Amino acid sequence: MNDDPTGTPTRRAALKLLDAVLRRGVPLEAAMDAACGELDRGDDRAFAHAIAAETLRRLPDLDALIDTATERDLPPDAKARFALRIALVQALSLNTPHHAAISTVLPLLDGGPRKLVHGVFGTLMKQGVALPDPPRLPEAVEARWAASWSKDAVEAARRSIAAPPPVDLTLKPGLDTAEWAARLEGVSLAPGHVRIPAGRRIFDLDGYYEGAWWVQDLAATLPVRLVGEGKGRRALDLCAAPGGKTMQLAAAGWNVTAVDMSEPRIERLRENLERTRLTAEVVVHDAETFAAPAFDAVLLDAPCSATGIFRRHVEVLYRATPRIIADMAALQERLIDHAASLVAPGGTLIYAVCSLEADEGEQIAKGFIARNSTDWALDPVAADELPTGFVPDKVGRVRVRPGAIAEQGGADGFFIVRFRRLVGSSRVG
Ligand SMILES: C[S@@+](CC[C@H](N)C(=O)[O-])C[C@H]1O[C@@H](n2cnc3c(N)ncnc32)[C@H](O)[C@@H]1O
Repeated sequence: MNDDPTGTPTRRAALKLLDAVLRRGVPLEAAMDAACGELDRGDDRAFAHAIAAETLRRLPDLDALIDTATERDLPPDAKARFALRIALVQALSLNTPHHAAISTVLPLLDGGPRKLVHGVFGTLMKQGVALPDPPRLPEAVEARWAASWSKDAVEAARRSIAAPPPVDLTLKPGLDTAEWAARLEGVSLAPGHVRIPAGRRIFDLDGYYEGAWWVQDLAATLPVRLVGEGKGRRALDLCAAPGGKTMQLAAAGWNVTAVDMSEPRIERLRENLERTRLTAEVVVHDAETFAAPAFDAVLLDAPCSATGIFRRHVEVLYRATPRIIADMAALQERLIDHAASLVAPGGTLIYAVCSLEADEGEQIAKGFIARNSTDWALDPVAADELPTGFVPDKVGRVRVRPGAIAEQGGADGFFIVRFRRLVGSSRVG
């Protein structure tokens, strides 16, 4: 290891990160500690992360280039393909000089693969290849989204990963939106919202330590915008951590119970409440079995494939296999039925997912009403309940697709539906 040329340990860490994400389905951030154990310096770790993240963003385009220059098919999980992706992404997207891009990667390989990688890289560099703009998404995702949404949505999704997305902040209530937009040098697209350009250091921004705002994509604020003012009534935030929606509910005057089964994520929720000086009862529990007296409103922000956040975490597009989507949909179906059993007659149930898969959104909503039509009704969302640029679908559900508010910097993919429990309904669960 000590004989490694300078820069090779960083590339080895990048390779480990890609292996964890693509072969083992581990989220990129979660893979960092294990993959970067050899790296002492923060900037080396940051560079390993940057190489891996950029490789993931460019994977279909990098693989297409590799395939044009190899005579025999290189399996997707071959180490030589991983090494080539890392060398190419540096040369073509990260401005690493060509000789450094390849010389730091070759020590990761032995024998035949080393020759192959050297040869393919040299051929492509001689050809003066470039990566296309905008990047392509994985073929299976493009096919699925074209079928569910449209070819235009796929094109918009490609464009939305061409550059890092802006960052949205939700302001604590009582703060003047225009004043804070100016203080943070951002723009506001809705009351209580400020959008700032990508790349600013969050902890350094005005108001962070005072808890004046929290980071939350504008699309992620929509579910709570549709619950209305709490006026001291009781709301349950089911699957609540790290607490973006819990804070919104508390800020809107709800008496909130926040439930999540993940201890580390609940810890972040507690820290967020402390920083913003907002309050909620916090419970670590499995949402499938959580029991309490019925609530006026229940928000289920269900665990999902998370394909809606692909602009920031492009690896979700590789992790969200059809199997994962089907498993998530089965869990969501159980969770929505249990969440419904915790709503008082006349009360509201909001179901939300940051997924761009109809099986986790529209199909869950349809199935819920089909199973519960005597006790529950869809409560259609009106256009004027949503910030400018977002529109309900024709039955009053909210589907935020790629391309929504594109001119203003876009939004995460989301699905939100609101149901009302009929007064006089007696069925529980
Ligand atoms: C989409 S995230 C929630 C985001 C959160 N609502 C917010 O706005 O910050 C889904 C959450 O569901 C939690 N979760 C997954 N399965 C669960 C279960 N069976 N019971 C409780 N929480 C669960 C995860 O720990 C994760 O925090």
